[in-house]
Amino acid sequence: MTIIKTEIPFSKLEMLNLLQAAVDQAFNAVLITTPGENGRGHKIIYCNPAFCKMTGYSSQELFGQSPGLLQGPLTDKELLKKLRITLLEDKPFLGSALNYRKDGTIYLVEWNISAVRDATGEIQAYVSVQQDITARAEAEHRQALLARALDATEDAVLISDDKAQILFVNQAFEHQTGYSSSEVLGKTPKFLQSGTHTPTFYADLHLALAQGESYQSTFTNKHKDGHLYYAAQTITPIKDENGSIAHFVSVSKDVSDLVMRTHELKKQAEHDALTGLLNRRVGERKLKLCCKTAQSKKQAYALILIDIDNFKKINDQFGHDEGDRVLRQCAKLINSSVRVGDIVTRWGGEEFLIVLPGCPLDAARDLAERIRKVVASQNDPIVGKITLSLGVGTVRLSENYTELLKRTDEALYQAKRSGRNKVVIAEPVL
Ligand SMILES: Nc1nc2c(ncn2[C@@H]2O[C@H](COP(=O)(O)OP(=O)(O)OP(=O)(O)O)[C@@H](O)[C@H]2O)c(=O)[nH]1
Repeated sequence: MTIIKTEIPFSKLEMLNLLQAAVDQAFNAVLITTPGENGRGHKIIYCNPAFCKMTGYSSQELFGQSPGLLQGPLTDKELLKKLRITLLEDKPFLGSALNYRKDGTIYLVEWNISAVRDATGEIQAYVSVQQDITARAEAEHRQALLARALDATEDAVLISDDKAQILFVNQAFEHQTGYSSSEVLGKTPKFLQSGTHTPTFYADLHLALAQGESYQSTFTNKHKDGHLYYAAQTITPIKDENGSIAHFVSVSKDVSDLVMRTHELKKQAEHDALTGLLNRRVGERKLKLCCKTAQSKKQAYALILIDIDNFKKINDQFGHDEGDRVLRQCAKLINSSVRVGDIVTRWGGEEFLIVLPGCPLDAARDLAERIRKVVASQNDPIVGKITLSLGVGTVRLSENYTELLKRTDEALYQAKRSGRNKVVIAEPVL
């Protein structure tokens, strides 16, 4: 059974000694002064070693002196007045002020001053527990400055812990994403995901960060109002003193305008302005690529070369604008007849090329026939019946795409020569 001792195990003298030792060894600086008169004339009667360490004075130098010894031009006079009034009002005082060490250097000190009374209630002394808070104040000032600087920057800044839980976002982040700081703190940035990135994108991101490297990419993010935007983003892991990743900092810039413009320019550079189909330059590139892939995988591919019949007559009879409309109409019908993965190009004036990766001859011929029929079946309200001539070619073993193109063009020529509105297969097929 445990016996709890309720008696104080020390005599009064022992207790006094213990208190003296406690104050002498206290971490905080302790100063005791005489009560003074009308809040003035206090004299130092005790200071502990922590106080001497803080001020640079020895206790002998301080005994009998006024605490004003530690004050100087930068000490807030108003605060000293407030201190005197507070003590005269019989209240404890808590405040901080700039004080001067023996060597003249300045420090910021926090005071906790209260009266010590005897049994009759008369003030015997004042005890001041003090702490040098210079470093803390500087750190707080630095932190506040950094927060202001981060808020002043135009880039969105997000700081998270190692679990990606958000600890800080700046004003630019709020502006960019539409979310306020209070809505996102403690969450992970998942709410920004647009669902447009592949799992590989995230795998690369996580791998780079886990290896302690920065990851830089253009993210497609989702704004709070639901619209998608592009953010050029750099995520950097921040390590602690032990070398472990403790935080992530993400800095991003909304580059939607730039990305849209680039997309638009790319589209313009790759597509024919009249029909919206790929232009010949891109068509050739894709044909080359298809040929290369087919050769390496030993796969078939086919070409259909299409030419509108008697197009010059349409232009001559109905005007160039009507000719343009017919071109657009044919392009639309051709484009809507092909499968996903087939490549339709405006190959020339009134000529179109379809590249059919992995397509055998029968299927290519059937498609050409379908296209011929669908165009021929239209009776245009202005120009009447429009027909197409089509050449179909399928690649021979180890044949280059230029040779196949030449044979397909000859087939098209045959279709024209044999009366138009026809599909002709390129010969010979081995
Ligand atoms: N409206 C319009 N006409 C174009 C465009 N590009 C080429 N052409 C015209 O298309 C016509 C093609 O004429 P030809 O090569 O003689 O061929 P065709 O009249 O279709 O005769 P066949 O091919 O033998 O059936 C030319 O008059 C070109 O000026 C275009 O973008 N818009």
